[in-house]
Amino acid sequence: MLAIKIINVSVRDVRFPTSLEQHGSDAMHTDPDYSVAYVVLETDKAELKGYGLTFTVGRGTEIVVCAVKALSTLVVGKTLEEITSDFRGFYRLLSSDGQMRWIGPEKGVIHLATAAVLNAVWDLWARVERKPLWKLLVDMDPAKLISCIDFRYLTDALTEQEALDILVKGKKDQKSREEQMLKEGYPAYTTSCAWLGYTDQQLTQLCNEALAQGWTKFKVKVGADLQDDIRRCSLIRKLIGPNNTLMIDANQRWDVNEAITWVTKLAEFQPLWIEEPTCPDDILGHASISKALAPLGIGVASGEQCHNRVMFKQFLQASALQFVQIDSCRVGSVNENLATILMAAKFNVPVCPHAGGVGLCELVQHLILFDYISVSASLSNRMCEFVDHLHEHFKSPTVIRNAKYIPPKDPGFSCEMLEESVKKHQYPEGEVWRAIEKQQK
Ligand SMILES: C[C@H](O)[C@@H](O)CC(=O)C(=O)O
Ligand SMILES: [Mg+2]
Repeated sequence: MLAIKIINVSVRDVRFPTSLEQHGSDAMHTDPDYSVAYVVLETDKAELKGYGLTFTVGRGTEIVVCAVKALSTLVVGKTLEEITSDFRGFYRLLSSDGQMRWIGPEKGVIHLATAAVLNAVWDLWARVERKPLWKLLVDMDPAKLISCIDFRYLTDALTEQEALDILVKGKKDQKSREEQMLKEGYPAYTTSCAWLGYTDQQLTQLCNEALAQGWTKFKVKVGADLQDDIRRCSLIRKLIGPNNTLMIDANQRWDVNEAITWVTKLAEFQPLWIEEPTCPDDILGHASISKALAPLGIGVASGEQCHNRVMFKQFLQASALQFVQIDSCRVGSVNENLATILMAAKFNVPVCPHAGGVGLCELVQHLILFDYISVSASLSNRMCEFVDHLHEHFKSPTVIRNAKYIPPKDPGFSCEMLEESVKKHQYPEGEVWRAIEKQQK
């Protein structure tokens, strides 16, 4: 079955007009239209396809689509066997192409495109093995998993042998953790109640609904106006009570000292973490913020815009974050996220993935299940983000029960979209966008 050949890569620009209702708004992205570059790998077995995507926002999507087209020449003609027998080599082929790497390397648009393509390859592999991706990873021999990771630039922090040792150790009691996940699910928190553009009335209503559904951990957007933040954090803390968990997210709005002063003023609301307090590239800045906020019991979380494994390495080496927020589409897919998960395990820092957007929850649930079952074996200070938007457009949408992700059962990486949804939301020709254009005229 692995002999199947990829004969075509199609990519489409699919956008959802979420900005109309301020869903997803934060201190830096005030009008996000949640979007994806949606990739389908066609194979020489007509019934077998690989589906992948990367999350983007609005107008940026067409640039990512262009980058996927550029990468597709490296993929067409390859068999799944060729790719998976040397996945590290294939990762390098995509990320280190002699001409295209100049516009990265391993960062920005080209890396988002790499994520979309590799996500589709992993989806195809899991479908061929007739397993959901998390199960493919959990069942995989540790040495094979290691062979998928590019350790270049990492070995001063994590060697292949150390990574292998972590995975071998993770095999102990793996079966019982898998059974626990299938029965109980993986703990989640919600960001859906408190986007920055929501009114206090909306926030109150959504928060009460979430509490009634069993949610106990909530994230609120901050960073644009201190008095607004104090009012909103006070409101949400009153609604959820002293024992539930609150996190705050500034989406890179502040300078380093400003972040420390601002968050100190919000400390009375007892946030567990401040997320993306400053520029996502400023590792030493995050370290200063972490040091200053530690006495207040507030950690720093980051990762949704962390370019690659090398930056995660430095964040960990510099004790610059206390929560690692892997993202299934920002970096080079499962291959690179495996490296980050293993580094986080070595540095003993919890992984709490970024999700939301379009499809990010569907994808990242597989990675966090793998982290718990095969690597960290711990739920302490760990949870996965959940955002309740746009799941209806997926063939195998996330299942949440009692504020927990229930492990997906369908084969693949859960990123196949409904063709009807793709057609309707394709930009600019889909009927949803044509109707908006007509209204605006
Ligand atoms: C623009 C996105 O909605 C962003 O605000 C998401 C985010 O920061 C998060 O979910 O965390
Ligand atoms: Mg965030």
